[in-house]
Amino acid sequence: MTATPPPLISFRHTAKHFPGPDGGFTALGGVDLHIAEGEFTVLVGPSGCGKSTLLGIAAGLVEPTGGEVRIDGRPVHGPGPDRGVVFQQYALFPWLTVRGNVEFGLRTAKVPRAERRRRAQYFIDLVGLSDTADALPKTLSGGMKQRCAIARAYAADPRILLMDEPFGALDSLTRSQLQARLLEIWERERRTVLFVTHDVDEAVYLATRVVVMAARPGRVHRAIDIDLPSPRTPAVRLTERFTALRTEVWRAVHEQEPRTAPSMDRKH
Ligand SMILES: Nc1ncnc2c1ncn2[C@@H]1O[C@H](COP(=O)(O)OP(=O)(O)OP(=O)(O)O)[C@@H](O)[C@H]1O
Repeated sequence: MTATPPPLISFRHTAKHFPGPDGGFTALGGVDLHIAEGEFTVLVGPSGCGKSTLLGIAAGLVEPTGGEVRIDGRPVHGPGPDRGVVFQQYALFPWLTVRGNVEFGLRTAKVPRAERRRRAQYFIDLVGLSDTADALPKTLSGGMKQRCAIARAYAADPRILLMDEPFGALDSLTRSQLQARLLEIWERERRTVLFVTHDVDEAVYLATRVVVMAARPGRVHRAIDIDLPSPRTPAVRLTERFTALRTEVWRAVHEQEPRTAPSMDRKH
């Protein structure tokens, strides 16, 4: 009998209360979530349910006020090279070229020049930016900037990629192209990914497991395994299984809405 490997990321009763007038606001009421190495976990849920806060806690950018998160058994108390982060508006260094941006983490980690070049080039090629490796960010489209941000995160060789709506600001065609590219990279590299999105279709297409969160306070509502074939191609979206899973996730997101919800966008 083989023993189940311990989870790489473990949220245990993870809570976050933001102090403020009128008692403040409890963004996360106690999240229990365990993520195995190599999984692609996508968090979805109504606006304000704490997806970004949970990701920020895993990144070590937000300190929980209750419970904890452990990476490989060790409690997280700050950012670390084991975790790469990609945000919706990723601030590339404007004075560095694509190559300079992708090499940045390797330079900080004092990786020797030849190895740095080789690793950066590998990920620049993988995200399809070979022709613009010497361009500055201001000359790139939004999709190209995000590809650069993804290459930069991967090149630093983290065990975990934390992505907060990385394609949220892109048009739908660019978005679906980048989803396919990200899946290809994930299939090759098998890094553990924790990804936040509002988009149910994107969640089902990318994930090995979709975690649906509920709000007020933020918590895990349901976890749904995505048993689509691997490797996935964009055509999987046309299958009955994809449609069934998308319906299941959509229902899980919407069944928890209060009937009198004033607006999906309201934060408090
Ligand atoms: N620094 C802060 N101070 C006070 N409240 C905060 C702070 N950061 C987040 N919140 C509140 O915590 C709740 C969760 O926010 P969070 O951004 O994690 O939600 P989300 O699910 O990612 O939302 P969205 O889908 O709209 O991006 C929200 O109600 C938000 O207003």
